Amino acid sequence: MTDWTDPDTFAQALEQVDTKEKGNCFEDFEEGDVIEHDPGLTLTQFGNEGWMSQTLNHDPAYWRADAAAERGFEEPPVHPDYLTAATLGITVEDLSEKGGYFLGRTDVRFPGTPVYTGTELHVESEVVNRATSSSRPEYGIVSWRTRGTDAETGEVLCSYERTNMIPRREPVATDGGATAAEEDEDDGPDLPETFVTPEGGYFEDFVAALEDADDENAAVAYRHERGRTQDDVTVASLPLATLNTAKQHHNVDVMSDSPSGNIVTYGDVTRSTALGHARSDEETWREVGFDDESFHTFVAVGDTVYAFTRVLEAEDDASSDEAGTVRFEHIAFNQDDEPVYSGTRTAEIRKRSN
Ligand SMILES: C/C(=C\C(=O)SCCNC(=O)CCNC(=O)[C@H](O)C(C)(C)COP(=O)(O)OP(=O)(O)OC[C@H]1O[C@@H](n2cnc3c(N)ncnc32)[C@H](O)[C@@H]1OP(=O)(O)O)C(=O)O
Repeated sequence: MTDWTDPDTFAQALEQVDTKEKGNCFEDFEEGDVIEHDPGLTLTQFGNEGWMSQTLNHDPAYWRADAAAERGFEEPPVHPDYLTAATLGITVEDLSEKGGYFLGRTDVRFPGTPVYTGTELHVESEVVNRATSSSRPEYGIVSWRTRGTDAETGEVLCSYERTNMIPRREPVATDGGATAAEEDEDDGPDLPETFVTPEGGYFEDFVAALEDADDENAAVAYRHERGRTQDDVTVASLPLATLNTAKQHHNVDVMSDSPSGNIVTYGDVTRSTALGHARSDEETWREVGFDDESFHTFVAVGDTVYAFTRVLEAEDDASSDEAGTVRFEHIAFNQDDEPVYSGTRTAEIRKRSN
């Protein structure tokens, strides 16, 4: 009788059987397709606190009832970064499990926030664009508009447009894209002479710093001291906790033969960690939205995520008299000072006077 566990027999069996594949290739997406993501996910206190603690998002309003009440929340709400990551995590099985990389995202908004734990998320995505990659023949580039709604009320809680590199079934001929040398043909960095750091983290501090910078060739820009070295929890556990099945985060065997050569941190973990560092130096009131997010290079176990902030503008037009609106550019960078993520963020920042 055949012993199927005999190593030679088993190796031959593995070679001859079909693999039941997971995920979709570039060719499977058509513009206008709407995909409803199953199974959905209930936003739990455990998931929320796990996410916030590991990404150093320690704003007390998301941890303590008294601090939540003081900020106008009924109870500590679900953190917008966890909500965003969970809304994306659920989609991976249908959209990107085949193995593409998360390149960027824009128009991230939270029309239904605050959201409280116990809310069941229902998520669906529409294919809004698919394009050939001119530099990587084995990939295409697909964008989807995704909406995460409260499964009970239908209210939209989080929405965004995201772009991934998605493997093709068949590579196509490309023009090879622009070479790095061609792209670098500029006149070098064009930075201001002076960098202004706000004195504190209140709205008035950002306004004052922008006024100071306005008088000279200056920018309001600074780095945050904290760093977070990536480990098994941030690279594999946090994405799995959002039902993100991307092999990039948990299958070292497959990823050894990929552009990154290793498992990499979920983009939402990198970005939330950098935002956590930035928020630790400000008095956040509410998150409004994020735009023009890009993931520039891989982050892997052992890499350390730091953050840099540039303050772009400040307006006294927030939803509450207690705060003003500030637009930031945040750049996450690694231990070699390479940018790994960048994006703009609009947030309401508490006023000192109240
Ligand atoms: C979720 C989830 C997965 C993840 O979270 S993966 C972790 C987060 N993402 C990353 O770590 C990726 C970091 N990026 C890179 O390492 C490089 O961008 C990459 C993927 C190696 C590609 O590098 P290349 O140097 O080959 O090329 P480019 O960066 O210039 O980009 C390739 C093409 O994509 C176009 N593109 C880039 N960013 C965007 C964007 N934000 N929106 C639209 N298109 C973008 C770029 O123009 C290039 O196009 P070509 O036609 O010139 O090829 C999950 O599974 O979902």
